[in-house]
Amino acid sequence: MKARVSKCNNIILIGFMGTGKTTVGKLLAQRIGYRFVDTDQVIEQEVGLSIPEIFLKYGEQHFRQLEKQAIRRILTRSGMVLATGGGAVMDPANFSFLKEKGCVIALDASENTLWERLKAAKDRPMLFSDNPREKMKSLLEMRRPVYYKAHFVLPVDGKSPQEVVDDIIAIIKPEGGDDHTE
Ligand SMILES: Nc1ncnc2c1ncn2[C@@H]1O[C@H](COP(=O)(O)OP(=O)(O)O)[C@@H](O)[C@H]1O
Ligand SMILES: O=C(O)C1=C[C@@H](OP(=O)(O)O)[C@@H](O)[C@H](O)C1
Ligand SMILES: [Mg+2]
Repeated sequence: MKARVSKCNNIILIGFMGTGKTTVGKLLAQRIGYRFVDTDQVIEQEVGLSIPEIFLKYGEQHFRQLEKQAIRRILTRSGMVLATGGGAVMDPANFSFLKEKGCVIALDASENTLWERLKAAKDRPMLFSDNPREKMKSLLEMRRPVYYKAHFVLPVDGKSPQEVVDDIIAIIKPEGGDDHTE
């Protein structure tokens, strides 16, 4: 019988923009042989527009509806690493659905780390503002307590993406360490 990769049917990454959900999720999926899915990429393919274009053309509320539908459609299977968008779990129904469907891991980074990663980004419409740094700070203050309701919270400051993957594997592997990724 094949060794179980993990006690988690699905591994679901949540956290603020720039914490590395997309980057780490891809690497993690490769390492453990799970399928990688990113809610933003699914939405972009479905609509045929980039995330900033969707915000511009249809507005945030419409994006949130697409995100909610995408999450429910994606999580009908297991064996998946799912990277969510940073706003997905602000909807409590989304958050409880995700917690039912897999192990929810919040990547957690300091404001300074996030700003270093996001200050040059042109693809985060939630930060389009005269003062993106302030916008980031206030969103982060509002959202962080929600992220902390994940099954696990993983600090990522000062860690490479591969180190974050190692930490996640340590969190999710089955009791007794029966993990065929090593
Ligand atoms: N552990 C890390 N160390 C350094 N840079 C990182 C790390 N994780 C992600 N990044 C960089 O930060 C930016 C945002 O990463 P991304 O994976 O898109 O985050 P998210 O999906 O959470 O918004 C990208 O430029 C990515 O290369
Ligand atoms: O935090 C948010 O509200 C958003 C985060 C983005 O995803 P990342 O967290 O992967 O950047 C993307 O879903 C959209 O721009 C909205
Ligand atoms: Mg992402």
